[in-house]
Amino acid sequence: MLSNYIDLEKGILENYTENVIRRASDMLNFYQDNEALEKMIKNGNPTIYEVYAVTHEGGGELSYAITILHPGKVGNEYFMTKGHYHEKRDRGELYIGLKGNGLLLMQKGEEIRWIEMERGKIVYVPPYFAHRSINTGNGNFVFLAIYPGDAGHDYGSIAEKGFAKIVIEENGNYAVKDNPRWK
Ligand SMILES: O=P(O)(O)OC[C@H]1O[C@H](O)[C@H](O)[C@@H](O)[C@@H]1O
Ligand SMILES: [Fe+2]
Repeated sequence: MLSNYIDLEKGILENYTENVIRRASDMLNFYQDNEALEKMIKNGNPTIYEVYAVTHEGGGELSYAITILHPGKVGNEYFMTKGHYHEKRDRGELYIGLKGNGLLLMQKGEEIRWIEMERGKIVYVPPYFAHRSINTGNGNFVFLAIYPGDAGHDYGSIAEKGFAKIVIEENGNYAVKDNPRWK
């Protein structure tokens, strides 16, 4: 498919080839406060985020995805994506903010960075960096990501240890803190 449309107001991608809905129950152990997560699962198991992608899996090809990250918190930790490394570690990615406010957390070994995202902002995720998005706003945080078709998703080490930093709400603002479970 050579062309497509996205509804920029709602963040809805037409003609997607793959989609994933991640609910609270798909995020077990990703947040600090497991009790708060369990409670949330019992009280309706809300959607944390939705991904709509057009994929082209060959080397040299490009895939793209819209992520709609809903607003909310588990305990004091903002809703976030699982986060991943690329299976092929030397593949980068481009993120373009479409709606709402968030952070893009990137980590390579001990090196960790976070960049604020908003509509119109472009962020480059260089090769070798794991990446996770966090919704620090009150509405949906929507972004477009473009990545090599053969990049692949590696969730393993992030699912086990998380990132070195967590993003929590503190006095009405976001704060980036050391992850007590790191290492
Ligand atoms: O895959 P997650 O870490 O849950 O992140 C959600 C999604 O974010 C971006 O849209 C990436 O381009 C997708 O490849 C990824 O699936
Ligand atoms: Fe990625």
